[in-house]
Amino acid sequence: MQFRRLRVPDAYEFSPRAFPDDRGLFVAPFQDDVFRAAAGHPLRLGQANHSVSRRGTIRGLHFADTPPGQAKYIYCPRGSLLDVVVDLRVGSPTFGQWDAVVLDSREFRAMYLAEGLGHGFAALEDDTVMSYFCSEPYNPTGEHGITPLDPTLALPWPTDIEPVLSDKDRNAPTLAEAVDRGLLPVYADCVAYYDKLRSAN
Ligand SMILES: Cc1cn([C@H]2C[C@H](O)[C@@H](COP(=O)(O)OP(=O)(O)O[C@H]3O[C@@H](C)C(=O)[C@@H](O)[C@H]3O)O2)c(=O)[nH]c1=O
Repeated sequence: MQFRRLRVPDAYEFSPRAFPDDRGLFVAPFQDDVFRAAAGHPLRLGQANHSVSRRGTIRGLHFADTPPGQAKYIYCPRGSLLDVVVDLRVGSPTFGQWDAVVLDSREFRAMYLAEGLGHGFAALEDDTVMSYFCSEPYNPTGEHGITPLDPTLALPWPTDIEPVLSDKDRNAPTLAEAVDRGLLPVYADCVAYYDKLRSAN
């Protein structure tokens, strides 16, 4: 399995090999040795998540108070989606920068987003499944969002879909409003937390 650093630091893409045969297919979307080589520490597992989305659904952008934040290791076992990571860490040299990767059930690419990064995705097909491992359990009071349609971010959502959003995501603040409200993670806190995770291993 190969890994690649994304344009947003502390986010990675993983490309496992799939083994098709007469019975179907085998693939290992998460592999500990490659993950450690990328992130510099093991993946911690606080919760495993699975969501099903119809075409056009956009979920996000979500992020959690850091530390401890909620890092995510994501893949798509059915359908296809455009996964987007945004640097929401105040003080980051790449603040506001995003990257996007298509995850699907043909190549089984995976993404890792470290704590403090913003995450969202668009389902490109009906019945698209996102499976993801989270470093921490869900903390509803510590999870926040900004609107994925913020024109300042200009995220690369497909133009041929009718966006389907939750009320929560539709009514979420813009990036500028989130800055004003002091909602966003602080880059120095995130980096200190990554260093702590790396030095513990
Ligand atoms: C995420 C989550 C939701 N829920 C509940 C809350 C709510 O009633 C229902 C749906 O929640 P949401 O609308 O927040 O689900 P969703 O919009 O799918 O939220 C997810 O979006 C993507 C982009 C992420 O990055 C995830 O971390 C997560 O925030 O499920 C949990 O009980 N535990 C969880 O871990």
